[in-house]
Amino acid sequence: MSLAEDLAERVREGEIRLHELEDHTDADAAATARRLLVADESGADLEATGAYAFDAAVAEPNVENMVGAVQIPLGVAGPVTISGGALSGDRYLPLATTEGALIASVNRGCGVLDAAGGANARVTKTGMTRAPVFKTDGIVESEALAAWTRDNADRLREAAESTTSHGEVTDVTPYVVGNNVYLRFRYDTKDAMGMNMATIATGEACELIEAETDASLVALSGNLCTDKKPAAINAIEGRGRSVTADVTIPAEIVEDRLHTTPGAVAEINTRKNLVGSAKAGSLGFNAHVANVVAAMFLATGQDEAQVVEGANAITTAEVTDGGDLYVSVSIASLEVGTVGGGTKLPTQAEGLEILGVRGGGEPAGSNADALAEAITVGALAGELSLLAALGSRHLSSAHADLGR
Ligand SMILES: CC(C)(COP(=O)([O-])OP(=O)([O-])OC[C@H]1O[C@@H](n2cnc3c(N)ncnc32)[C@H](O)[C@@H]1OP(=O)([O-])[O-])[C@@H](O)C(=O)NCCC(=O)NCCSC(=O)C[C@@](C)(O)CC(=O)[O-]
Ligand SMILES: NC(=O)C1=CN([C@@H]2O[C@H](COP(=O)(O)OP(=O)(O)OC[C@H]3O[C@@H](n4cnc5c(N)ncnc54)[C@H](OP(=O)(O)O)[C@@H]3O)[C@@H](O)[C@H]2O)C=CC1
Repeated sequence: MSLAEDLAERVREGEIRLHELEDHTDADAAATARRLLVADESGADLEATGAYAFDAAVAEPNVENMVGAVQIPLGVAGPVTISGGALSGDRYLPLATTEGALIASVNRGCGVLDAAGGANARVTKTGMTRAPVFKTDGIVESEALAAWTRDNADRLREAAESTTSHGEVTDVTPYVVGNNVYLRFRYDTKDAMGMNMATIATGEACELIEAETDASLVALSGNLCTDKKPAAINAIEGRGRSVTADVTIPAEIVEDRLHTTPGAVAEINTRKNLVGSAKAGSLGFNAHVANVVAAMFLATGQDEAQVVEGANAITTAEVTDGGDLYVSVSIASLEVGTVGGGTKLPTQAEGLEILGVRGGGEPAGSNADALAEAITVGALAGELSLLAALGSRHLSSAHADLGR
């Protein structure tokens, strides 16, 4: 009997708990034992799941009860020329996806951006948020807590920043609803996406509030943050990075390479992305920004649940006075990091290396800004290509040819 079989047997007999296997062997053998158990009980063949290309120990901070890894095909679009505030030059964009035709589309968009001289990109606002909820005795105490927060901003900042050498509190805004007070802390988290950093720092500030006021903390996250849920506050106020990419494309390039006209792209954008989205009550006034955000998040080790916020994007398109096509994509809440979370995993770190943004930037925060700009330029390429495919009526044929 192999070590893994022996461990699997001990789990079956109740001697060891499934999540304690790493206490008895190394991380790879523990994953093997778990695979044996799951394969046995489900009848699934987990050979492919077990054929992963890194030491399981590397993933210990990222996953519990590990049995293996899911492999998602990785492709590249580009290279595309980016003139950003933090990222300048030609870059291949790494995209992990199972949607055929997506990378072809982004690739076509990148080619068009390049033919137009490249895309501009800028981060216009930065700040990861955490909003604990406090319970008070009523509006008199709620107002007093809001006032205390404003009067003690420096002490709150000092408490929060005592937990991190990188994070900086940039704002604490109180929101009052009856006997509930939500304090929306905003942090500059530099190159980290910052959710752990902001949560730990806010926890420290909450201890000060409870020690000094009558309010009691109900939950460290009161959903006004808002993390991993669709929310207007993120679309309006921003969360993570607010980023815009834009380009002006000469009319002949639109006609030659996208088989449509600037006027048709602008009209589709208005009727589909603006009016259609408004009628649907959507927060996303775009065509498929989530496609590029999700594929680049997977490729670079971002928290995939935050694609929800990454879809808070508005695409604009208009015909210029000279008859050319101006297109922009503004993502309000793109939550990205180049340190921490899944960014250290080997293939994800390579994804960051393709963009030249692995690890901490110099100055701190510049690598995460650069990643945000690259993703937004990818989204711009994708919007352009899909809007054009709708204009030339190529969407269904493209997916019939490439996506099945
Ligand atoms: C498929 C194309 C690009 C063909 O477009 P085309 O212009 O007919 O193709 P082409 O053969 O002339 O090639 C043009 C360029 O496309 C790229 N390209 C072309 N083929 C490939 C390939 N195999 N691999 C990589 N790149 C490819 C490549 O850049 C190429 O330039 P080249 O390098 O040859 O000079 C076009 O029809 C297209 O972009 N269609 C739109 C597809 C799309 O955007 N799908 C996105 C997903 S749809 C979805 O998920 C969301 C949705 C639709 O439900 C949201 C909504 O409601 O709107
Ligand atoms: N806790 C929660 O509620 C939630 C957690 N998550 C998870 O949180 C993780 C991401 O949290 P995050 O805080 O980004 O990452 P980590 O928890 O991995 O922490 C990253 C740390 O890296 C250090 N660091 C080193 N160099 C830099 C640099 N250049 N810029 C910024 N920080 C640097 C900082 O340490 P120091 O602070 O000491 O300076 C920072 O706190 C993901 O795994 C995500 O899935 C997601 C949603 C909610």
